[in-house]
Amino acid sequence: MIFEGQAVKVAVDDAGVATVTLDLVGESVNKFNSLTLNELAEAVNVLKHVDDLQGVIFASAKDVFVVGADITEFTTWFKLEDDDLSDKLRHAHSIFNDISNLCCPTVAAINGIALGGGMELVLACDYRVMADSAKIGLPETQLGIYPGWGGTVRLPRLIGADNACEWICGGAQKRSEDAFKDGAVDAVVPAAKVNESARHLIQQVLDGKLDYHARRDELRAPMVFTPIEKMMIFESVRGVVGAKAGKHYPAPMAAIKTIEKGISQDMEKALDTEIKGFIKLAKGPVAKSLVTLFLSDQQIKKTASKYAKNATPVKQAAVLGAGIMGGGVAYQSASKGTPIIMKDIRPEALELGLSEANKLFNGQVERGRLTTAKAFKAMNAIVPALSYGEFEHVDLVVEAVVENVKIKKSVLAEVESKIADDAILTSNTSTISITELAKDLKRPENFCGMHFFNPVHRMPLVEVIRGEKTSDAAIAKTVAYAQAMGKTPIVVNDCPGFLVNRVLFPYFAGFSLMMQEGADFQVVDKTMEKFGWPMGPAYLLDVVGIDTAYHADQVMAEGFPDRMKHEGSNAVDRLFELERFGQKNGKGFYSYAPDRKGKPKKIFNDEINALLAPVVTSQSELTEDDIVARMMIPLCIETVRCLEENIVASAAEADMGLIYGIGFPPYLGGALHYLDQMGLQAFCDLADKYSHLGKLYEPTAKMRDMAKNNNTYYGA
Ligand SMILES: NC(=O)c1ccc[n+]([C@@H]2O[C@H](COP(=O)([O-])OP(=O)(O)OC[C@H]3O[C@@H](n4cnc5c(N)ncnc54)[C@H](O)[C@@H]3O)[C@@H](O)[C@H]2O)c1
Repeated sequence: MIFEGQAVKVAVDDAGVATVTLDLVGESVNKFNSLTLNELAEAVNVLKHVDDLQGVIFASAKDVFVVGADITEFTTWFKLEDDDLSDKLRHAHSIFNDISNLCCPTVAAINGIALGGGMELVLACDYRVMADSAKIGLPETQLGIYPGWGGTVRLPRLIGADNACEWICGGAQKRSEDAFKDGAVDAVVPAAKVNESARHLIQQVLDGKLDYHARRDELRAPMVFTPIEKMMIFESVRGVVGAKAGKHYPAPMAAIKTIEKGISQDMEKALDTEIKGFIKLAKGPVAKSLVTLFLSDQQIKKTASKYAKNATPVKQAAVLGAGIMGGGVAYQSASKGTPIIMKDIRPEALELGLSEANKLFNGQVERGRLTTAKAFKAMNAIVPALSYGEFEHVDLVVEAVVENVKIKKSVLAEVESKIADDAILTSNTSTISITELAKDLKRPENFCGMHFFNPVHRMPLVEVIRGEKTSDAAIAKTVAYAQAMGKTPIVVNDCPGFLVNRVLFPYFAGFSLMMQEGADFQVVDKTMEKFGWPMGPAYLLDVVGIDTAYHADQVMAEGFPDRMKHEGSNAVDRLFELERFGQKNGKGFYSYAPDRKGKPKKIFNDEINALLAPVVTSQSELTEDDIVARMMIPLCIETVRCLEENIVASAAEADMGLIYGIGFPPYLGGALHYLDQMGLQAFCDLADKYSHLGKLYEPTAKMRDMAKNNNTYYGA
């Protein structure tokens, strides 16, 4: 051993071939934290002074190669002054440059995942051997930045500018066959053969069969394009990427600009270009939001695992109701391997639930994600039922019948008498208090909320709601089941609407108030979509269901009369009265007709304005800024209330709940992160401009205190 650190070790064999092994102590994966980077620098320095070195292999002792830079260190990095951040990046560049300048051939033996900084190390080597099971890529744009350790310079030189733009802007993890096809790796072998194959490549160089000098020269030189070629490549890439990324996510377009400039520069200048663009992104608000979200996601997953630690897994589940939600729960459970009984009182509902699940399984087969045999097995794991026959063997039940307190209470009491004493009973209610629903149960300790989002197979969030009498064991089992279904559970305390709907309904209330002032809902939708929401509020209400929203609104008004009760009839009440229930019956704010694929397509129909006319009580001129403020202020204040009242335990959980549950724009990082970035004082000043609209627009006393003291929800 010629170097032995805590993350990097170097040994040289009798033939003079060194192996640099990455093996970060105390961690299950290798990542480029400061320790690893510094040790790699030392190791390379040692290698520079080895006499008669014949070749160097970069390998990993773990299942992964390197998962990337240590994102927990990003926040500190991004806070550095520009010059200091530039020095840090230059330091990393100097290490990778040293590797690519070593006096002998170098090979990366990619046994497992190599992403971000790990991929940039791979790119600094002369050759790359990849395990057939491994994946490689540069996912930095997903965090609002782009590769900063030479990736934007080396990748285009290796695989061509157009491919590199696709790899970097898309941020995908590439499978070995795609990586080989694009020329990113020289060989693909089984994982167990990666090191041996890397050694073989070095032997080929030593035998004069491969010329690594020629390869280095080629990859260092500026790339040669005619202006027309360059224009054709970059104009088309810009068109595709720009349309996909949208104006709120600047990193992909910045990456294209850097690549375009860098390919015509020599290596040193191109690396400088990369640094300049990187600093601009790293210092911007979007990188801050997206990095915070990444860290929050890790935090909530860890928290969930703690909750579920002592739970025995759910082996057999059941769902009551085969409607939109019940059918979705059954599909998701079966597709992730937990068999489930789906009970309804109407045979036609069961048929519909099964056929919807079947459609989803077929889609998976068509996309090559599932074999026909596996889809068939999963489909058979959904057992339709009209009676409680097998319920005594069930570990957990999800109740997903209509949103009506009386019906829910009676169904819950009935099913409780059919299941084992230790079975867990949960409700997928959207708004009704769990403590209230538990009132007539014999074992309220075994009952909690398990709130899925629509469509269940797509939306990552499950709110697990703790009622007054819910036991830790019930929470543990429900969290474990949500995880087994591939979902991200967040445990919240009980109140009407819990976290997500409690925050969503004030947002809808903001919309209804504007409708009363004569706003055009199409303009409001377009404005909010431009602001970053996946759909505007009118369209969202149609998707949720006007009837569902109407009933939920009543529960919310009863729970929080001081701010959620409204006088007179609003737009949702009016549509409910007209039985325009939204997408489900083809008419709501918009009308719906099936498109070529049979999915409901939204159509604007003039008649709606006349139908909504009775709810308009005044006429206001609303600018885009007014619309955004009037929608966002009530949502943000209600999120703060949920945190202040301990409905949700942390800012990270609140923000992730909104992002995973209702598609809050990720570039803003969630409601509380948005408040931090705007500054609480600026937010309170803005809210005060709209104080005439009522209590939903009134910041809490604690918010004002925090604003005075310059406090934030995420700390410094
Ligand atoms: N639709 C959404 O977007 C959404 C999102 C989250 C939560 N939820 C909640 O999920 C629940 C179900 O909503 P949905 O949209 O699936 O409703 P839905 O009307 O599509 O389905 C309800 C189903 O329950 C069945 N049912 C009624 N009484 C029953 C009983 N005693 N036993 C078994 N089945 C019975 C009905 O036949 C129907 O098939 C509600 O509490 C709702 O608030 C809905």
